[in-house]
Amino acid sequence: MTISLSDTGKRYNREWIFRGLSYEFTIGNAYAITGPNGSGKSTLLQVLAGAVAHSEGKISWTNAAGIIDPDQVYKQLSIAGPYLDLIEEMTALEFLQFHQSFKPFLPGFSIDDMLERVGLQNALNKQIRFYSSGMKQRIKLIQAIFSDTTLLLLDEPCSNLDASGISMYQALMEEFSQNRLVIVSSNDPQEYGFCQEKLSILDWKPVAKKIR
Ligand SMILES: Nc1ncnc2c1ncn2[C@@H]1O[C@H](COP(=O)(O)OP(=O)(O)OP(=O)(O)O)[C@@H](O)[C@H]1O
Repeated sequence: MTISLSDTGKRYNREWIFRGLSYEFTIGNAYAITGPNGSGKSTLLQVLAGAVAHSEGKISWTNAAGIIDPDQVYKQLSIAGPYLDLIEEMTALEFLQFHQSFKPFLPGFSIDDMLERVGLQNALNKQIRFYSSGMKQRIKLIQAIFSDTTLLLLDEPCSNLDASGISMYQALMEEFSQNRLVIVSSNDPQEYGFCQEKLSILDWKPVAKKIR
């Protein structure tokens, strides 16, 4: 998978969030998108997911079979972010089984294995609404990381995690970021330390440039 951006820009109303971004994200690499609060990291991540439309320039997704139809990109990716909710009426087991029914997990891993990797093996039959914020974040992470997808997008992956949760995340990334295209939106080196490439969204932010 390669994501190619050519002079790509995104604006909300009169404000350019980023502009003139030409870049290639390629499989086998992990990228960090950094920048201060409100600078547009999440917006760029969602443009890369095909979930938010860009405003100018081009974006394309390519795999070994050729160009991927933008409407089909979602099938190749998994994402964890603060704006993506869990189904809180379900137990963790029900939620992960439901997810698996339309997006399979990596072969060879059961839901028990996945929950064990983040220390939730004893909470699999508890409704997610009774989970703590850190427990919910662990479910979001395993849902994304264990999905059998090429493109893995993580927005603030260690939100609400304690030190042991952060260690678990780092160990998971060590193991499951190989042979994938991983993009992390974050300001925290603990979340993106494993990334080979680091981009600052500020490099593509027009200063005081408004649409006329
Ligand atoms: N749907 C939207 N409509 C209008 N403006 C939006 C929308 N989504 C985001 N914005 C604006 O775009 C800018 C960038 O927001 P974004 O959430 O991408 O930043 P961020 O760098 O991820 O921030 P943080 O580090 O706080 O999570 C902000 O000014 C935000 O208010």
